[in-house]
Amino acid sequence: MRFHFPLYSSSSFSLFSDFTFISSLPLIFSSSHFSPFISMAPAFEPLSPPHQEAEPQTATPHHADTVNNFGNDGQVVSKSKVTVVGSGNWGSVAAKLIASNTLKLNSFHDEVRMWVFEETLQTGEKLTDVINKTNENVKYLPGIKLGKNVIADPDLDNAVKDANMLVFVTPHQFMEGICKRLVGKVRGDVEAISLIKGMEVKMEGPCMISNLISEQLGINCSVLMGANIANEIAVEKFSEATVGYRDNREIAEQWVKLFSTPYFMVTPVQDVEGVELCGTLKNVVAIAAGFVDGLEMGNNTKAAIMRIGLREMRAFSKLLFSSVRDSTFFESCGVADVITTCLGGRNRKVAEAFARNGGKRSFDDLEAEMLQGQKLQGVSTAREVYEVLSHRGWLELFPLFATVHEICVGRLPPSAIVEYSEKKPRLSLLEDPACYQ
Ligand SMILES: NC(=O)C1=CN([C@@H]2O[C@H](COP(=O)(O)OP(=O)(O)OC[C@H]3O[C@@H](n4cnc5c(N)ncnc54)[C@H](O)[C@@H]3O)[C@@H](O)[C@H]2O)C=CC1
Ligand SMILES: O=C(CO)COP(=O)(O)O
Repeated sequence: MRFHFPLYSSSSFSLFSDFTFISSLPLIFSSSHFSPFISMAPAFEPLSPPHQEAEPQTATPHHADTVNNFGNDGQVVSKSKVTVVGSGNWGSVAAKLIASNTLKLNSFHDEVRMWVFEETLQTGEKLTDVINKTNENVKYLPGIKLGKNVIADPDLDNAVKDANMLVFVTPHQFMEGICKRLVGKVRGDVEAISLIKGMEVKMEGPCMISNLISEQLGINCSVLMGANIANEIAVEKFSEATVGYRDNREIAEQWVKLFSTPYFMVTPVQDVEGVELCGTLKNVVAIAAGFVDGLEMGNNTKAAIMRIGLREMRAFSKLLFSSVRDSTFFESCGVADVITTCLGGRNRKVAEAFARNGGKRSFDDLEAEMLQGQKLQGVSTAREVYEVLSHRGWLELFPLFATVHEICVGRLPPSAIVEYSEKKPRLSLLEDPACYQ
């Protein structure tokens, strides 16, 4: 068999072992377009494992506006109020994780608001009403109790208005619209975190979702990514995650504390872009892995795709943001997420079906049939990455990413993922950095 990735085959030349030439490439995309954040961090406590913190509180949800309570010594304790914006498969699990901790930790208000993009179920009932009645997201996470302190709210403005900690977790394509609706609606002292794996491509270049949130709302936004298949975490199987933070370690520790449980181990890393790009780009690799499964290529081929994909992820991330650290790719958000998504994710599953159908059924069709309202991120991310690559003249540097998109849109057959294309990659482009100047 002939492989489609001669750039990487056997040659002693390594595109990614030495980034000096890459960092010399002209970048049109700013590596730092972060607006200084204007918010004050909530009151912090020293980081301690959540399950060791004293005094579990009552499970009764609060509805009062106040965020102050009295601590053991009679002092007023400022409590953080958390709202989860999103209620899909991962959004619901995130709300469950958080709600289990807000009940135990004195520094958080018990209640967790969860904004629900309202829909009417086949029974005629509103999803929000059913969640609040049964404590289950019957559509996106059936069979799992979220915790009685999770309150579903279909009103976005109302859901965010009292929160000083906002957790964004919707499919990435909806975030621009959500941010527009939230301008002027969030508290001045709010901190945000994005669990969203994806990016937008604008005229000025690519924009990570955390950056979209920061810029549109004028707030600081960290990220949480990792090898986190939601259905597994929902039943409390052990996994790890990575919080990416910008420069305030205390804020990162507050997020670690909010999410950590004995079965969900969270590590902070000072590399927002690296962490977020890992989470975003691995979805493109997972589509490639699904093609390989659909073609019944076997484990060696899939492992090759994962390795090549990880190298393209690292190279692409470093081209966009010179601050991205190599070590980030060894965190849960990097190699571990590539592995889990290529083995058990939705992107992989639908891409497998696409290849089995010889590319004759569209991703949209397959997604609607197989995911029942849940959303793929990899196909649109492949398109967004492709736009960046073609705009910058980098297509030949990233044959895996480029091929995935061309297969998704039907320009190449699924088998192209492992075959030579007609067009030979121009190795000279890689070997002579001067080509880029
Ligand atoms: N599900 C998983 O295992 C994991 C997902 N993620 C990431 O988390 C993010 C959210 O994923 P999920 O929670 O799984 O979502 P999902 O894939 O379950 O998507 C369904 C959600 O989208 C909402 N929705 C549909 N149309 C909408 C619209 N027009 N506006 C706003 N919302 C709309 C639905 O109401 C529902 O809440 C994605 O970026 C995903 O990559 C990250 C880790 C694991
Ligand atoms: O991000 C995920 C696991 O970390 C989930 O990936 P999928 O969207 O492909 O299911």
